[in-house]
Amino acid sequence: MPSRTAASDCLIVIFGASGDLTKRKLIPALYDLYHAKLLTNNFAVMGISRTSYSDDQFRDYLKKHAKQFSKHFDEQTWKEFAPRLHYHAGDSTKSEAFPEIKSRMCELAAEHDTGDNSLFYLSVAPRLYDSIIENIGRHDMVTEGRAWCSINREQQSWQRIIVEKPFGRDLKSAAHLNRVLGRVFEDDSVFRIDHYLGKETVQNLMVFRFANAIFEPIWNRTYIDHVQITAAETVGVEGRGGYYDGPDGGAMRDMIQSHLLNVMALVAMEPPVTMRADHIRQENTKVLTAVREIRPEVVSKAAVRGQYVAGSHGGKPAIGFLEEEGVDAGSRTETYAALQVFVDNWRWQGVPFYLRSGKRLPAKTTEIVVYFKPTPHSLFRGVSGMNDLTPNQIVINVQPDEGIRLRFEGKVPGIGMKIKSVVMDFDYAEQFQADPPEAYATLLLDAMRGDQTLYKQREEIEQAWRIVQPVLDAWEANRDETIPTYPAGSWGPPAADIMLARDSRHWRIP
Ligand SMILES: NC(=O)C1=CN([C@@H]2O[C@H](COP(=O)(O)OP(=O)(O)OC[C@H]3O[C@@H](n4cnc5c(N)ncnc54)[C@H](OP(=O)(O)O)[C@@H]3O)[C@@H](O)[C@H]2O)C=CC1
Ligand SMILES: O=C1O[C@H](COP(=O)(O)O)[C@@H](O)[C@H](O)[C@H]1O
Repeated sequence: MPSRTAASDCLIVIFGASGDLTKRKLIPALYDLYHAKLLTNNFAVMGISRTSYSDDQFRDYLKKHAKQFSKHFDEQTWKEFAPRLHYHAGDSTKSEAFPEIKSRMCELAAEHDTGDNSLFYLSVAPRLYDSIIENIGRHDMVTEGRAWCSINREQQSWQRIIVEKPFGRDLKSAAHLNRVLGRVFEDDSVFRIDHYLGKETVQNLMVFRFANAIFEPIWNRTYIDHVQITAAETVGVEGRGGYYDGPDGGAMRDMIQSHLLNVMALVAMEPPVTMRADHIRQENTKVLTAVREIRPEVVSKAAVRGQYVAGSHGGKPAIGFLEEEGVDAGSRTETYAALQVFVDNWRWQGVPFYLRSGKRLPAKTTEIVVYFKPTPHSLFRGVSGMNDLTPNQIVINVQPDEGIRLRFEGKVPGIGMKIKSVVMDFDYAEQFQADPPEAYATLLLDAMRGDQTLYKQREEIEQAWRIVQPVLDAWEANRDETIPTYPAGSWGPPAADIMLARDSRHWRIP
């Protein structure tokens, strides 16, 4: 697990600098790192996109958003931070643009004394990835050790790349992207981001499991009945209708293939040999590789999709997905997906993992719920006033209200025997008197430090696609079928409840 030491000197080159991710996440995260004194003095950002901005216009535009998206914004710190932000207008899919990009990078490297270390960030639509990566390679910008801006320093230089999700749109395109990256970058310079892995409580999962002696002995098929992982959002597609309704969108690709399977891997992994990135990533890959193939004949039982129709949100009417801007009037894109998977290994044989994610659900919450098996024998059955005992649960709240809650049975005070479920509560904010850092700040710092622990390995990504591919294929083959719907503000389509009811289980209402 990375300790949060300062970043190395470097120039961060963001392709897609005028876009949504840059203004809402990347720059506020870099500002937060600067504010926390976790960046060196020798760092700078060069933003690239086609929109025309001067450096000053770019800084003013980003400042507005940093005020909104950073919890630590203050004028004085921004004043010191802003001169490190630069902008270059150009079309990075065109090879002709690169000699200028390269010479501007060298000027900035000299001005801010960053050496030849460069961190490229692909914050553009995935269809642009190939040409940008090829241009970086073609223009000899990855030298791994050799100085390419002729800045003579004692230390070896590095060039790394962060690739945003979605990482491909299926198994074939993910493998293709891995090959394109492999032609230009060594694998230890490729940082495939999944911002869920930068969330504090997701990282705390490993500490919870492997820094405590009491949980690991019961973390297996003997004691655990099933696991539920939910990422519920109240928002709809928020101006991203074009992307979400396009070839890379839909809840199965957008959330389950990436975030939820990665979180599941951390819940199910074996203890790694050490906390080194390669050891942790090996164990994650093993879990995903052990996930049972979802054969075409079981897709209808193991997977559920749905699309929101008009309903309500926060007491106000909310439009349906088909009325959202950028969404095709006859779209079959799923805004909700649920999946049942089994991990075929000794620890987890027969234990279902249920994953679900949806937009326009009643609450914004991400949680992992571990349901334990009932006691082998109930001493209390038949005692007057007693219902069945509720099996124990561990609820890991990833966001918001980060924390861990253990639910167990307790005696209600008073004469006679009455039993009720009670909760033992670890609340992150209360315990540590601190807000967890933003995931992008953690992940950007790790990339600058060269720590890949919280980034995905190529095999993990390809395995995650292998798992969902039969479902995507079946849904694609049945494109003409009407997609089940759910009203905005409800917990998804009835089929999702039926999926669990078939196994005599039900979703936890967060
Ligand atoms: N926004 C989010 O919350 C999240 C986004 N992502 C991923 O991050 C990436 C970026 O997303 P987002 O910021 O939302 O997308 P946007 O559409 O908001 O931004 C895309 C950026 O790409 C630039 N661009 C487009 N064509 C070119 C070109 N030929 N040369 C140079 N720049 C170009 C655009 O600027 P211009 O038109 O000025 O050239 C713009 O800056 C995507 O892969 C997305 O899937 C992942 C998770 C969350
Ligand atoms: O990657 C994505 O994640 C967000 C949800 O992220 P969170 O940190 O707010 O839980 C989701 O809205 C978006 O569609 C998806 O692309």
